[in-house]
Amino acid sequence: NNTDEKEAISFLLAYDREASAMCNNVMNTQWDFNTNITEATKQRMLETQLEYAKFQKDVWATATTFKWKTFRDPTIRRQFKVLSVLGRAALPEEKLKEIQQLLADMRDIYSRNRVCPYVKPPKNTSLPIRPESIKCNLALDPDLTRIMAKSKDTNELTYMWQQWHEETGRPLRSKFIRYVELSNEAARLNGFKDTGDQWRASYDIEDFNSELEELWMGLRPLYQQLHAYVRRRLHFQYGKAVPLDGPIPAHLLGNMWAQSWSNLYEATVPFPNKNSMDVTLSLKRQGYDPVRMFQLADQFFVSLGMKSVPDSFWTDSMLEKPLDREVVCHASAWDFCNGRDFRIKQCTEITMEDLTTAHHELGHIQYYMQYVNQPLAFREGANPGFHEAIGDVIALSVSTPKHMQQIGLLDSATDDPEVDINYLYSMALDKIAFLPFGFLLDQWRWKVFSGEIPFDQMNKAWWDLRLRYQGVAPPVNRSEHDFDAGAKYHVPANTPYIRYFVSFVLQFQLHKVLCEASGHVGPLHKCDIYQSREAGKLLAELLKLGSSKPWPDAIRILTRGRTSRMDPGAILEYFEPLIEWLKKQNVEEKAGWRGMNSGILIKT
Ligand SMILES: O=C(CCC(O)(O)[C@H](Cc1ccccc1)NC(=O)c1ccccc1)N[C@@H](Cc1ccccc1)C(=O)O
Ligand SMILES: [Zn+2]
Repeated sequence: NNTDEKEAISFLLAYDREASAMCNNVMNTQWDFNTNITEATKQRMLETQLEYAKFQKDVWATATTFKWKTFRDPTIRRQFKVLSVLGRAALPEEKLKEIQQLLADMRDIYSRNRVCPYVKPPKNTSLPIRPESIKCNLALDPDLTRIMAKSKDTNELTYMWQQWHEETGRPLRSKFIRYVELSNEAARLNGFKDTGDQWRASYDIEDFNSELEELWMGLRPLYQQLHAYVRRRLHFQYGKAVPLDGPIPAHLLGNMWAQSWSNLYEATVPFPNKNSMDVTLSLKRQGYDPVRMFQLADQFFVSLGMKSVPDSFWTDSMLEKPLDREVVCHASAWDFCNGRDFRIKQCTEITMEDLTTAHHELGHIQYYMQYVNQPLAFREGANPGFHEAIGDVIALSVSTPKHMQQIGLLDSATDDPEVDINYLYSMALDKIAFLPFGFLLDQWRWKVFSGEIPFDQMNKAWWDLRLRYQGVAPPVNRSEHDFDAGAKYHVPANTPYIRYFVSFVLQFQLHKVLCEASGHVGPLHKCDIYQSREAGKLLAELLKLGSSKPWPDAIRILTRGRTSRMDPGAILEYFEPLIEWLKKQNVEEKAGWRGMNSGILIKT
């Protein structure tokens, strides 16, 4: 066991060079598969992933010969700590091949799934006939997304919801089960109890679960107020389909997973006679195309004195859904590990929702560009929630009526308390509605990894959690033949999800700190840090760290020592005026729903 720290440093430098080259190779073949799904691009990707795994195994074998825990330099120790976790490459070759094939196949099934359009049954019959001429080629992106957002026909909404959940979830169920077994085997080979244990380790918090539960309990009252108000409005619209003391049917919330309710804005806005917040119309009227939407986001970072994307970003990204091939439409931001190639893949529609996503994705790119000089081992977010928060923080400034008016997407931003409530309400339909979903998805997945949820009770457990935390219920009966969690991208994509719950708390903390740095005075929800070099300097300082410091240190730097933990105070402060208003509206409501505290999970 090598105690030579100088030799260890040259080992790390050699690793950085070689790993960057290998990583670039893998990213290119993964990009080719994600932007052109064929058997050939799938095989090519699997080959390079296998090569990379072999390389990682060699590196791991050498790295673990060093007595790195005794090294003096904390940065060297921290790099070795990262290299000492091998991940999936710890599996024997046959099982490694199997799990990588499963992941590629699940991504393929999810992305290429197509469903049939809803056909209204003719007047006097009940069975919807299926004319042969109808082509069943509706895709989640953009077709089903648009229908779930716009349709007012509850039969069509039920049909599309059921089609997507069954055509996607069912074929994935058996593959997901086998992936869980193999993933847990790899986790145990890395010294973890199971995959959930390995994923939670990224947050380096002793009892992460109880910290999350505490955060949720602090935010649940906000969600209950919004849920009660929206439920009342939907009850007006749909009648007894929406009971006033129960869960809301999941297909009526404007989104396939009921995770964001912003498409309900027009139908439920508190003061409808005030000017609309929905800038989708302006985007279309002003001839915005995807490139211009991303330029808007890039310009915001430049206005802060931060980095602009390289020219290659505009030539090599995929900012629209191509017509001639199958792609993975779910948005993502890519770092090609060579310090200059950064891309986004997004099937961008001209909507406010996709403008927000564009900012979210560019936040990832800005992080990549800021920590470019860190060693490869530290080119991550301070924790995964940080990486998800950056773009959303910028979007908090961009979406203010004042900023929207400044860039010509809103005609006026009058200083009127009712406009204020409308604005806060539109933000709550995204940010507060999301909280329980962001919280529950990995509560479910960690329990599947640990075996607390047996494979033959996955769907019941999913809907217990959806009822308990989100207060939503499926529009039609479910069984264990269904695999409804699999109908959400991140489950077949093996992408952790608690990072978004963490991000939704963190982004308001960041927003508050940057607003103070920009000299903002007044309510937090009116802050726009546009063109503030002070805010930009502070944010860049955070991003340059990558994951080189424990994330509580990053928060301490950001808040100039005020705190080092996730703190829901900022999101509560931001929405305070709305919550007061909602409480008055809900005074006769029974906030909450049957099953809110029950739905106790199956104890095996
Ligand atoms: O999934 C996303 C956006 C995609 C992404 O940017 O988070 C993307 C997801 C992904 C795709 C492929 C492989 C892994 C993860 N993440 C990244 O592109 C990414 C992740 C980590 C570091 C850098 C980039 N948002 C979540 C949650 C969310 C976030 C913000 C607003 C609304 C909703 C969702 O849609 O349910
Ligand atoms: Zn993201």
